[in-house]
Amino acid sequence: MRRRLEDQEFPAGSDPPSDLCALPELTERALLESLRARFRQEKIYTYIGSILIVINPFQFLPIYNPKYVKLYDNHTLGKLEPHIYAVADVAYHAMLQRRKNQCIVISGESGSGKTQSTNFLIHHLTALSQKGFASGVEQIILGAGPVLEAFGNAKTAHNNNSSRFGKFIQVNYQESGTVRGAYVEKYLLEKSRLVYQEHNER
Ligand SMILES: Nc1ncnc2c1ncn2[C@@H]1O[C@H](COP(=O)(O)OP(=O)(O)OP(=O)(O)O)[C@@H](O)[C@H]1O
Repeated sequence: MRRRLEDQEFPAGSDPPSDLCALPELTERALLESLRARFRQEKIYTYIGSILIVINPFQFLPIYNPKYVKLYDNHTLGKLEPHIYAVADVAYHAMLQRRKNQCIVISGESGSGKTQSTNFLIHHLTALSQKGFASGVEQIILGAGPVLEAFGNAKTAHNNNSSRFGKFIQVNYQESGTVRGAYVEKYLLEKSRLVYQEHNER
């Protein structure tokens, strides 16, 4: 079996599955090989069932424009290439259909792209609700970010603009599905940074 997996390294040109549940073997090696092969093709998003894995590309990719907002509007998860917009879309439509609150948890190590992913999610959630593109509400919600960052972000060894606090963002909708506003709650601010930082931090 081990031999088979070693042979299975994805050569350039072959396509690993977009949902890792489709792998014949769910070993750490097979998972990492698949993610690496997809990343080489600039596919930073991969599903494991309904979980979305993101690998930070540290470069701009042209996959967040209005064309993509439209593409991922009201589709079934897994029908299209994995994308952060797909996750936002599923949550939005599940909320409308089931009339129940939806929750998306974003986690990862420092510098992995959590803040950036949050911004993409909010962008898509508000764009869906406006049935168009960027709206005033989106700008107001995203505009709160830099203000909070001015108080709670700092340079660390892993990230020049690292959030030193957690955020719980609640986006509120009217029954029609239009965004009404948002509420941001901060938690676990790293207060110790005020009096002590490592030599390459601030
Ligand atoms: N999808 C993406 N496309 C392009 N660049 C990205 C993407 N996600 C993250 N980045 C880059 O990685 C940097 C770090 O990302 P971000 O600040 O979102 O990480 P984080 O997980 O919130 O970090 P921390 O936990 O330290 O706050 C960003 O400033 C951006 O340059």
